[in-house]
Amino acid sequence: MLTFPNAKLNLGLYVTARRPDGYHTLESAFVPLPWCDALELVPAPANQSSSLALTGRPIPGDPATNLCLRAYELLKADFPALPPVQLHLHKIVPIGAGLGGGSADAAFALKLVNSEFDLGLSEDALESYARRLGADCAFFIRNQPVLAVEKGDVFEPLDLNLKGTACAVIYPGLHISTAEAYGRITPRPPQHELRAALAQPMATWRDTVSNDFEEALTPHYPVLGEIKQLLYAAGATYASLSGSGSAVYGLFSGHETVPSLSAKDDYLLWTGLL
Ligand SMILES: C[C@@](CO)(OP(=O)(O)O)[C@H](O)COP(=O)(O)OP(=O)(O)OC[C@H]1O[C@@H](n2ccc(N)nc2=O)[C@H](O)[C@@H]1O
Ligand SMILES: Nc1ncnc2c1ncn2[C@@H]1O[C@H](COP(=O)(O)OP(=O)(O)O)[C@@H](O)[C@H]1O
Repeated sequence: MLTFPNAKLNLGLYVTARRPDGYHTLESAFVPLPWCDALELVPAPANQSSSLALTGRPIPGDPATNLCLRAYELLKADFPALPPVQLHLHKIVPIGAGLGGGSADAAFALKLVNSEFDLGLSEDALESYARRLGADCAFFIRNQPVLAVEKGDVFEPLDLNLKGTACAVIYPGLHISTAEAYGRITPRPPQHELRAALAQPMATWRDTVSNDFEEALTPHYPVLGEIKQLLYAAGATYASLSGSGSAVYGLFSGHETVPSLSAKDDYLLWTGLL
């Protein structure tokens, strides 16, 4: 069975408090971004152990700790009769980009195992497993626009339809670890009421929808500000850092395609429709 784990974008992100467990409370809109990896699962012979083949973009860290295998092992602990599996991940979405690529792989691995072996787990149950693998992992179970609160793992419905909006995402090749990014933040109340701001026309978002990581990280990584300016100069209606970076995206309201961009050759560029 083959699936295509997609990335996500954050529309606005406010880090509002530090929690006793060391995590942070946040408020952010998550929307699916159709920039995808490919993840395949094939049952393995019973006498073999589970394995993960990796191709495409290199992933830092020991493959044994890859989130795809950790997702399988989490389910195996509760369903000991699960046969071993051969997983193959072809990595395309950049890592440490604020696009949630690793979390998506983990969530899609949970969904794959559930479907392939008819475990009968509901979406609520899959979300509970996903929360144990990463804060934003549960988003990718239902994979619909939501307002994320608490650790970014509790979701409220959000009436936001960006389907068909032209979008450009630029990744400058800078791996910013999520933990480092949170370490640079001083929590504070939201600058605007996010749900109300997103209900207004996209042209107003430039003044009302912001990402706290952008303010905290841009002084250390000026390239983030340069890319945002490049997107606005190309006609973006709204541009922002996604998550904890370093990918910066632009949304082009009313455009059927993204205008040509003069991004540097060594930047990674994705363009398409949401
Ligand atoms: C910042 C966000 C915004 O959508 O996305 P990314 O930029 O990573 O895509 C998320 O909060 C990232 O969630 P996720 O990447 O799943 O985080 P985890 O793996 O659970 O945690 C990595 C580290 O980030 C910090 N962390 C994460 C989530 C949170 N609400 N508070 C935190 O302080 C902790 O230091 C934690 O050890
Ligand atoms: N399948 C995976 N894809 C990407 N990263 C993974 C994966 N499994 C584990 N990781 C680890 O998760 C870290 C960040 O993952 P990712 O979700 O891509 O970050 P971000 O959301 O900040 O872009 C990486 O440093 C990597 O070591």
